[in-house]
Amino acid sequence: MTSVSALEAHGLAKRFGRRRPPALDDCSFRLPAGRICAVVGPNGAGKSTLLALAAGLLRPSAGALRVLGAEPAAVRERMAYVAQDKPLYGQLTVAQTLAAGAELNPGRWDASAAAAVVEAGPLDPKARVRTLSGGQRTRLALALALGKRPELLLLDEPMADLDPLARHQLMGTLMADAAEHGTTVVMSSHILTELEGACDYLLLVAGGRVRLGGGIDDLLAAHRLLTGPVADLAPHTVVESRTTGRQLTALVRQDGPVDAGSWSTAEPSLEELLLAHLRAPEAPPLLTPSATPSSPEGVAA
Ligand SMILES: Nc1ncnc2c1ncn2[C@@H]1O[C@H](COP(=O)(O)OP(=O)(O)OP(=O)(O)O)[C@@H](O)[C@H]1O
Repeated sequence: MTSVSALEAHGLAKRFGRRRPPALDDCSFRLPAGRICAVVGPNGAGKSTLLALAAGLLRPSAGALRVLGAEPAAVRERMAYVAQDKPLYGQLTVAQTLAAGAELNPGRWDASAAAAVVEAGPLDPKARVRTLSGGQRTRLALALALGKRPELLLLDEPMADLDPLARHQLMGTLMADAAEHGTTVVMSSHILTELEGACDYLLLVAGGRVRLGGGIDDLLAAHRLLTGPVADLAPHTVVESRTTGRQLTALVRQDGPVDAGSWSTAEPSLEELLLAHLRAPEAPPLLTPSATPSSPEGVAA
């Protein structure tokens, strides 16, 4: 495996108190640099915890998470993190907030990238942050993040409070910017349509574990939707199966040929893949080769 890792986790765990179940438990995965990665999973799955660990705002309870080949705290300047609550200074104006971004990131600040996000709102440069709506604050937080010209952009449910048009426009800006600069983006979201088309990599987190990890095309290609008569599905790995009368519909990881005479097979859509895994959290996990971390001793940058 030669490509550089943006994230590499080995046995990563995070507990918030001894009596509570771990928010993350024994997570091992890899995210190659330059990918646009969706982090999906049910409420309370551990997505925000994972992003905060990557941002260096939390420390692991066990295991390790390398970010851009280093400890998260050592690479803070090279990444930007937009948290769910978008902390900003309410008494500053939009223009003062951007000026502060420039001052805090000497030598890195990309004023035109930040200005493009703000102007597309448009946000009034003289408006105080405390007077902005939730969606306008999101826009300003994203402008600060892009202005930092990060190698890694961590976004925790970035689009949740944006109207559909603003969401579409900002996603377009983000993706174009990431493609131009080769930025790795890690974005948690519950809005599957927001991810489809924008993301090329996926981490599905459920119950504090990584259930699926890999390039979206590779993950889709590793699964088949089978429809046919009720039958034993061995040797395929069954993620989820449902019977209606004598008809069986199943999402499987194909192992060997499928009897094309009695079964119709199709590649699942991203939504079908995700929904089946969310409905069947006990399905065996799958990491594609690119999402499989190297041995802890051989962690490359
Ligand atoms: N600061 C904290 N103190 C105590 N427990 C926490 C804290 N932060 C998160 N947790 C717990 O860790 C678990 C994972 O939470 P997390 O916020 O990472 O989930 P999530 O996948 O981001 O959820 P959502 O989709 O609802 O945003 C939850 O059970 C949550 O209650």
